Amino acid sequence: MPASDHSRPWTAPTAHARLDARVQLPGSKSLTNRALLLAALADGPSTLHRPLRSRDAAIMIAGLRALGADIREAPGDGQFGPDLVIEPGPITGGTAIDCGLAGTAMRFLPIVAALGDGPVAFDGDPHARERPMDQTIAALRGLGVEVDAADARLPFVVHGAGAVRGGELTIDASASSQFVSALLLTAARFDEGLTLHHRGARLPSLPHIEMTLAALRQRGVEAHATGEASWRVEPGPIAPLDEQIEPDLSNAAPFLAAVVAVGGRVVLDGWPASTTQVGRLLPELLAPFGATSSVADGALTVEAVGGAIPGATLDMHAAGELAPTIVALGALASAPVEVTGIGHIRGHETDRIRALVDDIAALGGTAVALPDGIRVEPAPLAGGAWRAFDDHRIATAGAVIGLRVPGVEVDDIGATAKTIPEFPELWAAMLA
Ligand SMILES: O=C(O)C1=C[C@@H](OP(=O)(O)O)[C@@H](O)[C@H](O)C1
Ligand SMILES: C=C(OP(=O)(O)O)C(=O)O
Repeated sequence: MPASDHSRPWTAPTAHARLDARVQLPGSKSLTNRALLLAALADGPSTLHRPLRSRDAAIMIAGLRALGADIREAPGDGQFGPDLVIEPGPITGGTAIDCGLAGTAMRFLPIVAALGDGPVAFDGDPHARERPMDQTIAALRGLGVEVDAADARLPFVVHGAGAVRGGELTIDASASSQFVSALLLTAARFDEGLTLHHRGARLPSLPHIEMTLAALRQRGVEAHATGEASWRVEPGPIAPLDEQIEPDLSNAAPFLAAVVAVGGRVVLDGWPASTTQVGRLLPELLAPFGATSSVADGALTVEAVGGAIPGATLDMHAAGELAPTIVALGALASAPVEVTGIGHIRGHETDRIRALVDDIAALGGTAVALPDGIRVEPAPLAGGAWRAFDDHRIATAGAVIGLRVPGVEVDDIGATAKTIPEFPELWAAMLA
């Protein structure tokens, strides 16, 4: 799946009535891409039910196929497309992988490639070449794997030698939890497993690391935290697993934020009784803005009265991928909204802090970049251009603001193809 074309500006629909909608969302990116990778490393075939079908998932599938896995479609329950059956094969080199803009692919797949028996060339979209990759390259070298890299970013070539010994390694995951998850995901296939330590200024997105550990344990791998920033994965087989992928709770963020923006209620089907997804924090993140949430019969209901949106100060270091949505609410709020703990989102699909500051300014608002976050001041907004910068979450942040501000023109709603290609249709259905 190519990057979206940039030829389709999208006028964000304005809400004319309080919401009363039921929403079903496609599968989780983070769960789908972990399940695909672990299935490709397992010792038997796995089936994924309701996997995400999006650009990031397609990139992971293509990458794993290039490394030797057989991945094919099988009839599913029809709601969000076919199931996927993954037959692992020996990891092969002598190939090239296009990571697009998928952080999971560019951080996870090079570690898998190290198990292979030849060179694997990695590259991605132009902006992918700006995303932090230094810890992937340093970790591989620290594990004795040769990497050809002009600097500490894409593109680079991993020269697998057929096996990785593993042992003990220290990295600095301040820029992304994905550096940790990547190593843990493949470590059961290292001869000695891996004891991994993080030493650095901060550790973002800890829930995603916990998701990684849980995904490993579900497949019979001994994997656990040994301290606040240390983990151990024992060497051993990875069991195949038939797994139903949960809906993407991070992509629930704009739909639930819409309730705060407009008032009314949204019922989100498929809310898991327990989950490792960081989107489980949405009820508490939206509460300061006046949203109340309840769970019944496997669905989350979020309700709000609408009207003035209060200000809030939130530390979102654990949930940086939800920050653009919260900042969008901040742009609509009647008092300042400050989100901190998210300096690392400057290295996401785009520099998200800069993108939000610039986009909010283009609508007449005021947002200020902080060293590790962003502060939005109350201001009347007017319609105008909202640039997506190839970033699904910046695109959907524009949609949230457009609910209350007529004439917000998202330049590239196709950016949502990264994790939720159905976004424009699902958004329209919520408002219908
Ligand atoms: O492991 C994962 O699936 C992810 C980890 C997080 O990355 P960062 O720690 O780089 O924020 C998150 O933001 C990203 O969307 C998905
Ligand atoms: C940061 C994100 O993606 P990626 O997996 O590309 O890092 C995201 O989805 O918000």
